[in-house]
Amino acid sequence: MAVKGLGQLDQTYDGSKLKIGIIHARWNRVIIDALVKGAIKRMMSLGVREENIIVETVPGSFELPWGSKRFHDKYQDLDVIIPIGVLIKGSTMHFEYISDSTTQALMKLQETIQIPVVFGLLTCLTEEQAIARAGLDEGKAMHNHGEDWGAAAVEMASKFGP
Ligand SMILES: O=Nc1c(NC[C@H](O)[C@H](O)[C@H](O)CO)[nH]c(=O)[nH]c1=O
Repeated sequence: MAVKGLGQLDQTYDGSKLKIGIIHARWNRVIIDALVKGAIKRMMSLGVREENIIVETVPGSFELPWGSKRFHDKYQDLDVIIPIGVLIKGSTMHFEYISDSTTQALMKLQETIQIPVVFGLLTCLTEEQAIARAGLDEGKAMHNHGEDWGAAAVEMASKFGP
């Protein structure tokens, strides 16, 4: 039995009328791409149409809050936004400053744009942690957190969307 992640949702959702924005950083791209794929796969399994999933990118995680704000300004009819980034701790404090500032900004962004913002930022101490959370650790846990973010997006947009 899968013990990690969000698991089954609390009810059945019809995602067919939802318009969902994914904005992702391009740092650690192999991991990012797996997370984005997982989110899209789970959202489509909940009825979201592929043509209603808009994908945009920014250079790095630090650009996610502003990029998400402008993304919402550009696509006024989004029901929810999933910013996705992968931060991996290096030998400096860069990781801590980006992780905290970006997290706080994404949380506050919901009040500004008045639609749910799903927290799709992986803040990992090692590359192995990031690989595992993108479901890329062959033969091990293989739990892709992107799938949880896709499910959370459908639930939040359905229950608490604009
Ligand atoms: O440094 N590590 C990372 C990183 N740095 C770049 C930063 O987000 C930003 O793009 C630049 O500072 C320019 O503003 N961005 C990530 O998404 N993951 C990392 O692991």
